[in-house]
Amino acid sequence: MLELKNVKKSYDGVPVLEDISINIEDGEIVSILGPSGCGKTTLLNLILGIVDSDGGKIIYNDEDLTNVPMEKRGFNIVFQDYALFPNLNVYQNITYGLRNNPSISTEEEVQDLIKLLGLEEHLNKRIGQLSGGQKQRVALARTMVMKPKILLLDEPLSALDGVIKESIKDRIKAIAKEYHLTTIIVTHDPEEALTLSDRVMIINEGKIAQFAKPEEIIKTPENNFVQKFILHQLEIKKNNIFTLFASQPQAAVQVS
Ligand SMILES: Nc1ncnc2c1ncn2[C@@H]1O[C@H](COP(=O)(O)OP(=O)(O)OP(=O)(O)O)[C@@H](O)[C@H]1O
Repeated sequence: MLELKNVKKSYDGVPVLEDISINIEDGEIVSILGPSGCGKTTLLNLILGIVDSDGGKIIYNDEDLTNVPMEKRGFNIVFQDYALFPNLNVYQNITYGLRNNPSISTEEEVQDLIKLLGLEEHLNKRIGQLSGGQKQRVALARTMVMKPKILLLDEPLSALDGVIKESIKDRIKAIAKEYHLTTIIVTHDPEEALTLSDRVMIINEGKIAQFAKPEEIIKTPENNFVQKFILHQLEIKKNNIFTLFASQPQAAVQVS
């Protein structure tokens, strides 16, 4: 279990995160959701260990990691821009981290991941020959071969279009389930957060506005912010789609 206890962070005296306390269970998918500038990436970076907190504790399986450097925490992140190596092919990118640590994953485990992520036919391609969704899957595979204790994803779907987005969502869920891997995802999109995660942490002005299961957030928003920022956006989307479908002849809707 990952525990954050009263975690705080300020930049130049301006508080960005105030008194964040949460527990995340092993194998859970949790999204950190909130408007631009609310502190989502800062929280992800605090967990990863590339940003130091100004107070509070970060504990993983009863071990206090607050002052443990990033490389010793055993967590791993997929950045928004994927950060792949353009001069290497897909297979070399996936196995890059194993060059100095070959015992972390066997070739069979690497092949299992390649299969799970549907990358078999792309292994000899250069990164420049891949679509955004394919790059995202390579970035996921490259991180997963290192067997992180926690997988952190920064806006993993924001650069992807509709159909690809749904397929990457399914693959993230499959990985979390298959490897019983705690997965923490930053997103600004309520639909993405609520359809992808076991629980969603909604942040507003550096504080947790609500941390609950998607169905609880929909049924019982805890405050005005959740109601307005999250549910209102979803309601508009839902109504737009209903209106669109209601104006189509039934047969045409079924065919599509
Ligand atoms: N290194 C830094 N130095 C000073 N201020 C920073 C630094 N990093 C972030 N901030 C500020 O902290 C606040 C939170 O930033 P953060 O990137 O965590 O927000 P976010 O919710 O991830 O935003 P977005 O969705 O736009 O990426 C912002 O006001 C930002 O300007």
